[in-house]
Amino acid sequence: MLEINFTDEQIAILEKLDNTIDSNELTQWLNKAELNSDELVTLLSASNALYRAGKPIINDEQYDFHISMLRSINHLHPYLNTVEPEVLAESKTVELPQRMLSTEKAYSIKDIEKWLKRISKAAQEIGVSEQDIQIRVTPKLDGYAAYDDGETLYTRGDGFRGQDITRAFKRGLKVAASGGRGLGPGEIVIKKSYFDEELSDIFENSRNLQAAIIAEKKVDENVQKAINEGACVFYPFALLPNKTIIFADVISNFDAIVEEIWNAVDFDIDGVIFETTHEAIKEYMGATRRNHRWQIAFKINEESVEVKVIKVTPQTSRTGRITPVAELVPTKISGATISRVTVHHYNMVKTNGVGPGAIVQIVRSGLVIPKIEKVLKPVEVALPELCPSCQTPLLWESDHLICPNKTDCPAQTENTLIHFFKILGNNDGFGPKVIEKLSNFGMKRIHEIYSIKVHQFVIYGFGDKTAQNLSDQLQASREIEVEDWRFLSAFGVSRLGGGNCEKLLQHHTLVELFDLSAEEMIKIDGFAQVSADAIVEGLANIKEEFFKVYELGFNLAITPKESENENLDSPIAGTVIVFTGSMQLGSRGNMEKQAKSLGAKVAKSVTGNTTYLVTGEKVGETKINAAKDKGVNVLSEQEYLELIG
Ligand SMILES: NC(=O)c1ccc[n+]([C@@H]2O[C@H](COP(=O)([O-])OP(=O)(O)OC[C@H]3O[C@@H](n4cnc5c(N)ncnc54)[C@H](O)[C@@H]3O)[C@@H](O)[C@H]2O)c1
Ligand SMILES: [Zn+2]
Repeated sequence: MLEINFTDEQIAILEKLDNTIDSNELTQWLNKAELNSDELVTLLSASNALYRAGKPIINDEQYDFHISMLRSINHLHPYLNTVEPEVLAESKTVELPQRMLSTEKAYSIKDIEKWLKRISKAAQEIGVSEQDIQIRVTPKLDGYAAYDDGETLYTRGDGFRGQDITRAFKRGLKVAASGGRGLGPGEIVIKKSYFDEELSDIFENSRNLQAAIIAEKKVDENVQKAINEGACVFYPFALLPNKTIIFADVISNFDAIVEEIWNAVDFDIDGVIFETTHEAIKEYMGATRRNHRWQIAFKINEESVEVKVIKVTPQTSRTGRITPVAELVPTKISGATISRVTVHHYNMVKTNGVGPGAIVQIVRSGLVIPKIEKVLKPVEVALPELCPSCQTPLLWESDHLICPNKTDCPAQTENTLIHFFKILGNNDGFGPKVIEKLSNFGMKRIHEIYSIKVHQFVIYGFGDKTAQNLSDQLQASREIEVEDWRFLSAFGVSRLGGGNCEKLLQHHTLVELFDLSAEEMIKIDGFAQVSADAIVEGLANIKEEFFKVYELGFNLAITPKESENENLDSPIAGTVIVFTGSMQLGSRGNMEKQAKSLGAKVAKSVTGNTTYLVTGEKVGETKINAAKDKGVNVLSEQEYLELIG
């Protein structure tokens, strides 16, 4: 059984993608032998979104495996004919000067041999002799793909149209272009040695930093420092160290070539690219919608190492669970040095003997967070008795040790505050550092933060400008609309992530929920006794604080009631709608909101349950036909607007 513990951040990303995607369902699917194409596509889209955000749940091999499953069910499936989007496709796109595609993957030398055969066959067909074919080998950078035509810097987008991110080169960020401007395709990357030394304590991996550079005008000060110091650059593929060899030598020297190129740059890489340089062959072989046929990426799977545990440090999380963190003798794996890894829970520490001196096997593949695969040499362990943050005696709750001091444990109150502002998501500034500072001045509750005045922020050591900004942000967080389910989930009650909050709010108002009994809750589809009991208890625990915050007046968008939806006098009530392409008559986000308020369910990918596919501009024929095949009504934006009147 593949266990995935979704973090709050991952759940928030899933919800942004499609709030009908459920993390429990994803875990089940990953463990099911057979999935239908709808399930596969949902799984793939969700994994892709998490991967692009730097928080992958599965490794590349698993992802590619599910791709191959989808291919075996329906090799014409539209998902296989697109390049997985790198950035959320909300903003405007522009045509790319040149197509930027994904790559075909090879996981074994056999796959490479097959690819070489195809090259050789193509060569034969156009009368090129094998001796004249050369193969160029380069490291496959694992950054963020972009294209620089000298004037504009583009994201890869869907491979045909990308986003203009030229501002990354300009005032503000000022990312340097290695080797100068106008060198074509490349990637935004961060030097590995720099990341390990300067950033690895702050960030899990470099992908989310690269994503921030692409998506935001202003980045974290540590990232800006990396840019200023030239550690974070746009690196064109044309300048990559490479090896160009004759066709016949690829297989005979394979391991040596891969090793040399794999270690040729000080950037994260996730493979080695093989491509023919013969222009006539390239032209003849061409490309699918997804990848060039004359190019292939060789990837290596999971790496594992044996490491000695120095000690296991307890850390108190937001919910009071004590997370065991194993501090390790620093060891290199997949190009990164790891010095700590979290263990699932203290029962695992106890039963598997993870303590000082234990030898564990760690695996890591690509950017997936390293994990303990096996305990090779267990030791006797002494379990912590007191909460490391508040010294309250710990209790067992199933597999976990927990700190029962919900109201005053500094670790719990601090993490709860951080969680609140992060999930609310309509404000900036209340990140871990600021919250830590405020906690040190005794702030424990959300409503207390809201009572801080500008001059008090100054007293707490913030500069005049920051103090004003923090105060403005608090104001903004109440003024900018946020869904009521998101607001509730920001309080961080266990089992009340966004998905469950929305389900509950489809039946009851926010205020009513606090008077709901477990019996009433289990009448709602999706709530079993155990979770209902936990939710009722969790709500009772936050009730007082919740209303103090609620009464501050937030701009909440009310979740439509399911019963209203059914009876709702709207032509789309009860239907399932997918919006795709770039919308011309309004932003996609607004259209989705409107559809929801008219009682429709909005989904991200077309399935057998979809009622309407509403298409903006630039939607491929294949996508439309696939939807029609499933019996989905395909509407243009105009037709849709007429439908809803
Ligand atoms: N683990 C996950 O959950 C997950 C999710 C989505 C995708 N993925 C991985 O990503 C792959 C698809 O992603 P993708 O399409 O972004 O990337 P890709 O692996 O197909 O690679 C294509 C990209 O490689 C880049 N590249 C880097 N170095 C290069 C070089 N030397 N020469 C030419 N191109 C070079 C190009 O920018 C190109 O856009 C999947 O097959 C999977 O392995 C994993
Ligand atoms: Zn505690």
